[in-house]
Amino acid sequence: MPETFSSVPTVDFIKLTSPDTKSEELAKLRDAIFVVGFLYLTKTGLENLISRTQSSLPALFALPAEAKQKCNMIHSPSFLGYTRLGAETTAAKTDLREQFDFGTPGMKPWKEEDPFWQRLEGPNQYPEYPASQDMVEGYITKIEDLAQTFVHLVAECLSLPSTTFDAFKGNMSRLKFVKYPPSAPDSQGVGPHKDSAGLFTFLSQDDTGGLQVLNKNGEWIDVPPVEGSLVVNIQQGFEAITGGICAATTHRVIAPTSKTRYSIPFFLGVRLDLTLDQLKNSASHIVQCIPASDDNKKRAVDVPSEFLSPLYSCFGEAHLRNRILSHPDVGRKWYPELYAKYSQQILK
Ligand SMILES: O=C(O)CCC(=O)C(=O)O
Ligand SMILES: [Fe+2]
Repeated sequence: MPETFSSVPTVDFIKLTSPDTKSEELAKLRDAIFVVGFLYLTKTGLENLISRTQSSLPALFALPAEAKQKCNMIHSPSFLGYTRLGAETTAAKTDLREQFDFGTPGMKPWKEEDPFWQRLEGPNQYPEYPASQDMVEGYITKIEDLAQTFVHLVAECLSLPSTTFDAFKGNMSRLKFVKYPPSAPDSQGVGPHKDSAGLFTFLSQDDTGGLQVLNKNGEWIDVPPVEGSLVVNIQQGFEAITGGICAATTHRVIAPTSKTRYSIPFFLGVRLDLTLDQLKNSASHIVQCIPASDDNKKRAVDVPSEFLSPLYSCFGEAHLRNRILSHPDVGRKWYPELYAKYSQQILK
């Protein structure tokens, strides 16, 4: 039986950054990265920001339907904006959630001569809710900072120079506000998936529960709420950079039954232009430095990684494929040919 896990470990950010405790905490981080691919990050210093943001979500989602419609994702070839309940698909099933997607502001406008996948980086659509732009931009600035420091610490825990992964960072990260309304027992909040926007995810969940992660024996392990923590997981970009050694972890949310659940995932972006071939060269020194793991982290039951598939020309195309199939209405409107092509393909 491969080495696996039955609970998600906790790593203390203050200990990771304090000279007296750093090496012990880096060892914990290393285990969390190699064995689990999921961890609680506590004492991040963002607790007040997170709780302030969480507390404004009920009113934001209570906006009238017309206000949400105005910033609907259907208007955005960058897949940014509002998604109504029932418009999103994961693992070929409808997800029971509503959400607002945002990106790092200030992306340069897409032009005809740019690669087609570059269009993923674009302008936000802000809802007409007081100071929503300030709230989103403030949150992104602070959490990008934390994420950057975290990536440096991950490099250190793998015995690599702290800036090893800097060259892989993308222009645009993504932030979502998500609402899961009460639903019938065992409904799909979001189906089994590996995050595909970048390197690592930093998720704030409220006190409802329902998040689960798949271990290597194919068992779903609960990730119960821990107040003030961020749940951090490996995305497909980091998996690809580490030659699959640090695997993206499959997770899902079981919809709540008696109360609404809110969450705020932040997806640290990866460079979209990287091809698998370039990656083989640029990442080979990284892969050599990382001790090989027991079984390449293949789970007994799993979903495939677009980023490791030779079907896609680069990370940008792999991510675009994921967006098009997750938001088929937006995909059909802006990328009809790609929608037709990707929906035929079977990913292994
Ligand atoms: O809402 C959550 O807790 C997780 C959401 C998630 O996994 C995602 O949107 O990628
Ligand atoms: Fe996810």
